[in-house]
Amino acid sequence: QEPRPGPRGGPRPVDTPTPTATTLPRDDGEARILEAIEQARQGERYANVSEADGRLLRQLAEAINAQRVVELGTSTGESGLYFAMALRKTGGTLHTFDIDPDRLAVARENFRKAGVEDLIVIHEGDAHVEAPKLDDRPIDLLFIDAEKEGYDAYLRELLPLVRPGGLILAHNMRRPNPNPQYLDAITGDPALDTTFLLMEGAGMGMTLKKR
Ligand SMILES: C[S@@+](CC[C@H](N)C(=O)[O-])C[C@H]1O[C@@H](n2cnc3c(N)ncnc32)[C@H](O)[C@@H]1O
Repeated sequence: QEPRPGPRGGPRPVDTPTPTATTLPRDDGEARILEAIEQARQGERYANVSEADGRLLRQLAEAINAQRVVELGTSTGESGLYFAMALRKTGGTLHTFDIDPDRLAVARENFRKAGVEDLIVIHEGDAHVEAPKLDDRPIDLLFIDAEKEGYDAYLRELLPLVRPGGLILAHNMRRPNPNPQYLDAITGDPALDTTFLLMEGAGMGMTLKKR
């Protein structure tokens, strides 16, 4: 069969494979965190972010020089380890929330192994109750990755604390099914601007709180 002609009748461009990249450690501290992530990934997984999602979290947190990152859904701490790679450079802190004490015990151990426990404050309990108790210092980056039904409520509860120019990242915008009220909230508000990233995987919503 003849190949179909490309645009303007010329030859069709050949699809090239999607390039891939990985994080190369720049110093011993980063190597130690990457090693802890690698070890955690060998064990049982608890709905943790993929490597690509985790690298995006680190890149965005470091790029905006985040001082305060708030994470809803610590699980065993893999996403927290990616944030830690950024925060050891920005001088910031991660406040991470989870309701499950067993997962938090594993997260604590992972943070200790990575040598980043001083960068992370763990809050145990229902994040709808605990996160609004944070003092009113501005949040540079809010990462929503707890129960999917709660996403829109988390946004209502914490958006006032996100600084203008700050980011709200939301995991699982493709699978499992995203919360429709959350999607409406981040795409229907003129004060926000949203892009969906890494949608070939679980999918990440990146929302800017406009200045
Ligand atoms: C998808 S996992 C988080 C994965 C983690 N961010 C990572 O990538 O390593 C979701 C977590 O949300 C927690 N969770 C569910 N409902 C919660 C609630 N109401 N408050 C706090 N945590 C909750 C669960 O215990 C679970 O560990």
